Amino acid sequence: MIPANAARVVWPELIREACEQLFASGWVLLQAAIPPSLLAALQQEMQARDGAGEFYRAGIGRGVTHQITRQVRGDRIAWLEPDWPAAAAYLAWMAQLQAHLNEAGFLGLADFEAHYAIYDAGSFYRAHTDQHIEVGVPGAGRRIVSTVTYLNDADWPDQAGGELVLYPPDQPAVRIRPAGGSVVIFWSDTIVHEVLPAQQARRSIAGWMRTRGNELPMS
Ligand SMILES: O=C(O)CCC(=O)C(=O)O
Ligand SMILES: [Fe+2]
Repeated sequence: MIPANAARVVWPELIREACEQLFASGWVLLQAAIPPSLLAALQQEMQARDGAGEFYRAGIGRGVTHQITRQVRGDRIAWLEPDWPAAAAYLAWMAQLQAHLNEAGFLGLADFEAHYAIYDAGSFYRAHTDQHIEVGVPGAGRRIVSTVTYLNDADWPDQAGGELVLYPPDQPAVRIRPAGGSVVIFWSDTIVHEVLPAQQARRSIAGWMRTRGNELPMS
């Protein structure tokens, strides 16, 4: 885990450390990593977009009924658009991480897709991995690296639930409080994870770095 004073470390340095930990453990938590001004802009943009009615119930795949989806995940989402100012700043910020991952690990990451997510009180996301192969969608790419940035207050209380639990193979489970400004990065294919029921509104940006085609990265 990279400690809470991380915000004082410049992002490129933080990225280097984060990549090392990701390659070693399959996951990394960066506490208080988002610059406060960017965090505030993202929080405001999310609130405005939600106020404008642009969030909708997340799905889990084609042909799955609404009722089944609700038993798996309860968040409401809005995909980041490059012409939303705070979203654009966030995408630029994450592009630096993606570039470094490509340099350090030859991952061939070509795209980054991300959505704002709101888990209203009582919502959760059952255990899953993030890599699904989109059958019959040529060149759809694969999710390789998952990222989650929390947009809550910095002090998320224990009794508020809503922890992200990671189940890395051959390691004990990891419980992560969704404290505002923290960023979690993990492999999309191997790390099973879940969001425990939140007792209060829980806000985040979930994002995925993808290869362009259906090819797997060199190993
Ligand atoms: O919000 C989180 O902590 C994780 C969300 C997640 O697993 C997903 O959107 O796929
Ligand atoms: Fe996930």
